[in-house]
Amino acid sequence: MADGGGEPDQLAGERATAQFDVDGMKVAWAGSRHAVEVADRMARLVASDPVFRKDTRTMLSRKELFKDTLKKAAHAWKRIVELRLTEEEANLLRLYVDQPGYVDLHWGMFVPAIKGQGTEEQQKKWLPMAYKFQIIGCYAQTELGHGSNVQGLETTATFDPSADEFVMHSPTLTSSKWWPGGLGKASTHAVVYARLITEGKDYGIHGFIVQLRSLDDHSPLPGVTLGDIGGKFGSGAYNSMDNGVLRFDHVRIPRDQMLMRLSQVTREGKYVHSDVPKQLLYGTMVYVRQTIVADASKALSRAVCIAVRYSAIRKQFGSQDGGPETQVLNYKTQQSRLFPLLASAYAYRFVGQWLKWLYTDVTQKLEAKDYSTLPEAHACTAGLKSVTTSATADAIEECRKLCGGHGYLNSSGLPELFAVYVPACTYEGDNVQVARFLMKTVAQVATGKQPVGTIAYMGNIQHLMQCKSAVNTAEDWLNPAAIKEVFEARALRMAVNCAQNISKAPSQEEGFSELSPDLLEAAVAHVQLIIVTKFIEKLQEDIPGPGVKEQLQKLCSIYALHLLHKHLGDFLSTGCITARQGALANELLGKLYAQVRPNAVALVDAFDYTDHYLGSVLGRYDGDVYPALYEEAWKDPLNETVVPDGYQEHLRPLLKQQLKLSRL
Ligand SMILES: CCCCCCCCCCCCCCCCCCCCCC(=O)SCCNC(=O)CCNC(=O)[C@H](O)C(C)(C)COP(=O)(O)OP(=O)(O)OC[C@H]1O[C@@H](n2cnc3c(N)ncnc32)[C@H](O)[C@@H]1OP(=O)(O)O
Ligand SMILES: Cc1cc2nc3c(=O)[nH]c(=O)nc-3n(C[C@H](O)[C@H](O)[C@H](O)COP(=O)(O)OP(=O)(O)OC[C@H]3O[C@@H](n4cnc5c(N)ncnc54)[C@H](O)[C@@H]3O)c2cc1C
Repeated sequence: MADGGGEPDQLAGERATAQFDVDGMKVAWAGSRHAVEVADRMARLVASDPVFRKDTRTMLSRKELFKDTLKKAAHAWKRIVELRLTEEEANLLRLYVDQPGYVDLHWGMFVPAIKGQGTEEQQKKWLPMAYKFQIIGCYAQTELGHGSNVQGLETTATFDPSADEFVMHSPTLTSSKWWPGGLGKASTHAVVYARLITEGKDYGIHGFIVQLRSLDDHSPLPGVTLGDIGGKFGSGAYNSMDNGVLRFDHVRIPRDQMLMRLSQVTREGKYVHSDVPKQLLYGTMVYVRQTIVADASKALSRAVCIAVRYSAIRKQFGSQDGGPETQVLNYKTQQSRLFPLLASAYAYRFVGQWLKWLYTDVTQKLEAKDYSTLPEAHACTAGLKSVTTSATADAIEECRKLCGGHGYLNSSGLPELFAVYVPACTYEGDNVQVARFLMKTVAQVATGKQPVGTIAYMGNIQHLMQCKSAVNTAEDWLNPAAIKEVFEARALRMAVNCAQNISKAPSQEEGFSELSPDLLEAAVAHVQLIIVTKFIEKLQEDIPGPGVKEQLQKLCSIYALHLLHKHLGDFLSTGCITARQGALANELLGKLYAQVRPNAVALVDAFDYTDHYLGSVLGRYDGDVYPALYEEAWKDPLNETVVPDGYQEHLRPLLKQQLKLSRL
């Protein structure tokens, strides 16, 4: 999809060497032909609308940026209503607008919290208003003093039976809500997480719908203190979001604004817990974590698209006899740093698609009161969220380095992409909850219970604890079964080692605490196995289009083998492979990079990104990088005047003084 102007396509030669059908790859990437068509339509709609321009975003002040975000959000909503867009289309429109704002928390957390934790009656009351934007909501959980430790939150909701109301209060400075997106300036309402106190007893954290601002003039309601928490990392970037602070001074809300699907407080103040597991309180986080995994592939593929296209354009050094200079993409080092990231973008895309399926499946089961798959869904979403976000943040920075000096310019798009992406590593938790789940599974396997789903491989414990890889030549690593076996063996052996060491500790809790770094590594091994497995399973599907499956097979091998190379210590120390087999994997990687090289530009074209969405002069579809870089520089506010502001006050006196000194 090109919208880069009428320049000759400098990447045409690269595109001509592709050995596969790019349209077929677009379908594999998007998930279906329909998904390609909708994404294409929404991307063009956004790119052609002047309100959605973002090329000067990094030069705006915080206030201007925030106002611009309000404008874009209101305009997006207007277009959604006018064009009667479906939910799928609206989500894509939001993606391509590419500017974080209050709408993300409204749709991504406020609405899902009410859906997941509200009773039918509460949903009927609040959701229609939220769907029409008659109210704007956010998700107010984290406080100044506690983020990861949700049970440590201090805000209180004390039931007053005489008035049939809860009293919301912030008893300490550290109980101030701190970070919620959309809270600072935009939201009229919030789902607030607070300690429920009734009949003098603290029942722990529960969700409450609280109105914060007047629906007439947007001023904070009595007893409510509200504000923005201040500027954040990077120019532009996440500063479009009004992450906020909130304090309550004995603010009263009706009893029926406690979200009561999980537990209720009766008119008399009795606390009643229903048969729904209490962990459903964390359900909104499970939902949003699966969207964050899907977003990882989007951010990573953008960075990779920029770096691949620019590496094909950029030339440095030439042959000794004065022949043409070398495209930096032809350097083996560039390939060995870039192609694993290209492969990771595809890997995260497919695991994200699978995770969406898993989430939908769990949701359907929950509706039928089947809670059996909830722990696995929690472990998968938390684990995949943690692993994919940190790898993606590292990868964006790597892509910036791969673009040399020009990658450091805002106009490359990479600094802002990094700054806007990097909080994804922090929000929604950076801990890998999957470790506890793994330890439980190991214990269950020891009692003969057969695990299912993503941990089914642990049931094959007899084989996996003692197997030796049969790989004998580099090409043997092309066999998915060979790869799967060593990833399974590594993950299982690391988990079993942890379990054995924990059992030697004085108590399980002490063991967990002492071994937490090892547990984290075991969790990462398990999550990487899931990503590798889902990529392999994707390749077992019917994938139409000449050459498409073959390219994906190469990318799958690259993804798995680069992980093997990177974590060779794990594979060797657990005895899953020999040093020679590790060397063979590396040998094959080099061959695979050479095979991917002629397809690299076409593989990033398959992401189907407009120049508007990429927002990068280096990643332009037409490859016409240098005129664009040159032109972009002149747009900087510093270039509005030839002689800079400040010359008269600060430069001229200095220069004149130097002149006087030199005459002495
Ligand atoms: C323009 C118009 C357009 C309209 C169009 C539409 C446009 C639409 C656009 C919208 C697109 C959307 C975009 C979104 C953007 C995202 C932005 C994100 C912003 C970020 C939001 C946030 O940042 S929001 C705060 C997140 N804050 C955390 O993330 C805390 C982490 N902290 C933990 O997560 C703790 O760690 C934790 C587990 C609580 C400890 O819980 P705890 O104290 O109870 O402790 P334990 O660990 O003991 O857990 C006890 C047992 O519960 C088990 N369990 C734990 N959690 C479980 C769970 N979830 N499900 C099941 N089971 C669970 C566990 O496995 C144990 O199980 P067992 O007992 O069997 O072992
Ligand atoms: C941009 C952004 C947007 C956000 N949006 C929202 C929002 O809309 N709503 C909302 O409620 N919150 C929001 N948050 C808050 C976010 O969810 C928290 O920042 C996050 O959960 C981490 O909590 P924390 O900041 O308290 O870090 P801490 O928990 O203090 O973590 C600090 C360090 O300690 C480590 N650590 C903590 N506990 C443990 C442990 N048990 N074992 C080992 N290490 C540990 C962490 O890994 C980390 O390295 C947002 C945050 C950001 C940055």
